[in-house]
Amino acid sequence: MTTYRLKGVSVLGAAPTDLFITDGLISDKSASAEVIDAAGLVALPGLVDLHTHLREPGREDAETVETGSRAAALGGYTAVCAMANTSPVADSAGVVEQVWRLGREAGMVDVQPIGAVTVGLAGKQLAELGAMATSAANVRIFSDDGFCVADPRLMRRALEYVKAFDGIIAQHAEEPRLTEGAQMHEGEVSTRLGLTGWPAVAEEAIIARDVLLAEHVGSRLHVCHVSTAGSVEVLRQAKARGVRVTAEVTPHHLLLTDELAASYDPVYKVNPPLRTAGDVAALRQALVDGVIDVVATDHAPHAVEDKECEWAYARPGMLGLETAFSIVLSVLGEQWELIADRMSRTPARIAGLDGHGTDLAVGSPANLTLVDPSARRVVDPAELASRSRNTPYSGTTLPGRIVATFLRGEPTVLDGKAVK
Ligand SMILES: NC(=O)N[C@@H](CC(=O)O)C(=O)O
Repeated sequence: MTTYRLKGVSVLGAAPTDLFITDGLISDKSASAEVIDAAGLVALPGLVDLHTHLREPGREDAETVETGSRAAALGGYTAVCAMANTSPVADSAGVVEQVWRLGREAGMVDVQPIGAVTVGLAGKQLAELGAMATSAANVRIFSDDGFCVADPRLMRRALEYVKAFDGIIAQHAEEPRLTEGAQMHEGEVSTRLGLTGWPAVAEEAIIARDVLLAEHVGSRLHVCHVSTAGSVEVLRQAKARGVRVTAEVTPHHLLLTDELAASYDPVYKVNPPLRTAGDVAALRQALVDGVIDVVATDHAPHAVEDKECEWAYARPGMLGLETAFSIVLSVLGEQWELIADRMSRTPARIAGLDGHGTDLAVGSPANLTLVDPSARRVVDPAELASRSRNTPYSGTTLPGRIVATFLRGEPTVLDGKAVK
């Protein structure tokens, strides 16, 4: 194993120092080392994404575990949690083990599979949660993401079931009866455009119900992609009462608004939909306050034919892994402790990913990323490592650049390029 010396690096914004990486661990000195000039660069614990769609098995034309892993490493990630809405659905030990194994073979980030809550994401019958938990993939988070576990009795049973091993149900909060035919956020813009709206209350009603269920059962709930100011208030109250609930926000919900739908460009179609400027402000504040615990990408690659079509027919979702850090940097500024907490430490803790989200102290596993906060880049979809191109930031100049990423002491990205 090569030993590295990160010369003049700033650890989480502290004064420049030299950091060594030896035998997969962070150390304070070494006899001989390959020197990486890290002057002006900031070291952060490797980013951890609780919400990535890798599309394999089933839609390898949109993304594979390998292409998604490369995109993740280039985005500064060392671990991603892979959502279960693949084809076949990751609702059995066999499929979660396949995804886990593909992640190991790709070897660029730790791929931690999420298991489905219900068989085929159909919302009728609990999946084999126990078999997935005891499989080689060691599943701890379960989600029907893409669909809501709408049946309250099933949601209660799922929360009860995972309590035995301190598992988590990650809910896609969307009351389906309130969003039938929905195309975008319900509000002024949807009225003007004549598009069927997805009302904020469809999210807020499910979160309100689920925090009560989680409180009743004493189990862990995680709320995916929170998108409204009202949801933030429900979560704030639940947390104040001590409910075991955590929540995520996506980079796009921290930046973009429903006004973009007026372009009818399906790249802005996403679920939950882009909301209002007031919602964006509330989400930013909640992320700073800690009412929202983490930033998760909801990286949702889609093939060209599923995106470059009429708005109504386009699939919802946008890429996230390769731009998330820049978006968060533009939203939070150089608040390194906060960024490390919301993008690495807390997601690693929620997912139980040992060795990730460390404080980069001597002896910690060397899972880290080096970022250049002063760099600027223009997003060119053709240059992305993802197999898909559906980024909403095409042609946009974004701050910050991922210069290097290390997974257990081995570089996955050097000089801004994937090592393999
Ligand atoms: N977030 C999205 O807009 N899309 C997700 C699933 C979903 O939540 O609809 C996808 O899998 O594409």
